[in-house]
Amino acid sequence: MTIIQRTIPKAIKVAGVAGFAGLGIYCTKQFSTAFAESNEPKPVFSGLGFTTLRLQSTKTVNHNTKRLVFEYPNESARSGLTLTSALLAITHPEGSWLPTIRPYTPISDLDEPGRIELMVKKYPDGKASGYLHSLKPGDSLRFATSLKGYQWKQNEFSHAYLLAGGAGITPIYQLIKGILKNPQDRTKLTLVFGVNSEEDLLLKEELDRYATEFPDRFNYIYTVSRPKEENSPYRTGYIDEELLRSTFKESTQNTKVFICGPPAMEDSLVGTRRSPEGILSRLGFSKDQSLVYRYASDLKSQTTVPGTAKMSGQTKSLYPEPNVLTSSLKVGAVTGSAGLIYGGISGVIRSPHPVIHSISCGIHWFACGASFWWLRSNILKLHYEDKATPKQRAYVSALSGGVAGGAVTRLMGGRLVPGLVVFSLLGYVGQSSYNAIDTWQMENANTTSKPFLQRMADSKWIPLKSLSDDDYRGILNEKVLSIEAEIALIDDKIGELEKLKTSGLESGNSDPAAK
Ligand SMILES: Cc1cc2nc3c(=O)[nH]c(=O)nc-3n(C[C@H](O)[C@H](O)[C@H](O)COP(=O)(O)OP(=O)(O)OC[C@H]3O[C@@H](n4cnc5c(N)ncnc54)[C@H](O)[C@@H]3O)c2cc1C
Repeated sequence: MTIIQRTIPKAIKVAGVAGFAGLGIYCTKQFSTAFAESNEPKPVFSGLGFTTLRLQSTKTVNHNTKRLVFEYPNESARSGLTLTSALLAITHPEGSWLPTIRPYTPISDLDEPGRIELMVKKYPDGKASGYLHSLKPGDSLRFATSLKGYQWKQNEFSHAYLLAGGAGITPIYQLIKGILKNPQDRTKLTLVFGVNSEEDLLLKEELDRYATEFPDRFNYIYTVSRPKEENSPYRTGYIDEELLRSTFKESTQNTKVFICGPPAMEDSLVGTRRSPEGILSRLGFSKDQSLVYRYASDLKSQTTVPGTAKMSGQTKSLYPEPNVLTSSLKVGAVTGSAGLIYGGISGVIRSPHPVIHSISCGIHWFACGASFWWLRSNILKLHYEDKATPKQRAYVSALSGGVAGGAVTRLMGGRLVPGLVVFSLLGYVGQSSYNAIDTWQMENANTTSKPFLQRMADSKWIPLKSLSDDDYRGILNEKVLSIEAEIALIDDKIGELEKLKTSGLESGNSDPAAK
């Protein structure tokens, strides 16, 4: 037993060391074959593995943002990153046992030799951002592999609209820089940049310069929600529907919208699962025409973030309306299948011909379901223009249920009045229950919206913890890092032992001589 206990951790360590050694050899081999023939140094972030870079300089941009320039070991080396990419920085926040890994988007030219620049906004209590802000020139930072974002192809679109909020400007700026520096790329760019106050207009100098240098290809609008200056030269307000309507002057054909900002801004622009109609859909953009850089993907529950677009009122959807006939047939299919099952079971119990009973029941329920839905949808659409209140919906469901159920029951040889009463009651109760659940869900939308299984797993009575993919990835990364740390410790110990051995040998050698 004790042997097993001792050998297992050792085996894991050996496997870890062997794994890393293998990984190291693999990476080295990859790099050396690729660059053996050319004189160019290997790209800094190509392949797998970690890269440690020295911080060359820092620059405070405003009250919460810093620019950090890291130098490559070889001054003519390039990043090897493609448009668009981010880097995973491994930070060691104070008081934290485990490293924290967060992505950051380079803002320097991705092909620039010798250096790479990040711009980091510090969040209150932010682990990684706080650590990065505490770094001094000369300190080093380790990066895990790079993360590929949307891979830009030149001239894929005639116009790209770029909507950035606060620190979400970094991936958008990387795009602007990469597109404009390519003489073969003719894509026009319009940036809408929303911030809290004038001092949050990050990279303003660079953006102004691009607008002067490329007047036909790049223009921008800055919008400041809480200007500090009395006569602020910028538009005041959020990125809202009115602003975007006046910005999107051209047709939406062959255009793409790139978005990066806090969650509330993203939600208002592209909608949410609960309320799928966002500003962009109302302005005629289809879902696949917009791309969101999930900059703050870990902030699912955050609903309001300062300096972002506000949720604006709902207007008519520009998405194709669901076809009433198709949806009625779908409802009919569901109720018909339920009827088949119910008819089958009750037929076995009550009828000498269970199959016929089941089919008859299936047809009856299909006809009831489909005609109920068709009637209900048309009344809601034509009479109430899809703006019925929950109460009106319940009345319409009762009416449609009664008419459809009564008529179908009569047609199938049953009695009209019981069919009418039963199905109108079913329609009313069904719709009222739906309304009640919907209201409850909306009330809880901004509080806890964890799925039932997750709540079970989070319960103090269950000895399990639910993990998202990100949590799991984080744990694996942390494990890899702790193995790496152990390897470093073992390396140190080996070094010490070797030193001891050499000094022992030397003293052993010198002793006889001394004698
Ligand atoms: C692909 C990608 C690229 C990114 N590039 C950059 C970049 O170039 N520059 C940059 O500064 N950041 C960038 N980020 C965000 C960055 O990775 C971190 O999420 C951010 O620095 C906060 O990490 P933290 O450990 O300091 O905060 P945490 O310790 O995780 O959180 C601390 C507090 O800050 C809040 N918070 C964290 N992130 C945000 C946010 N984005 N908006 C509002 N509140 C927040 C949290 O809710 C929490 O209350 C990028 C994110 C992604 C996914």
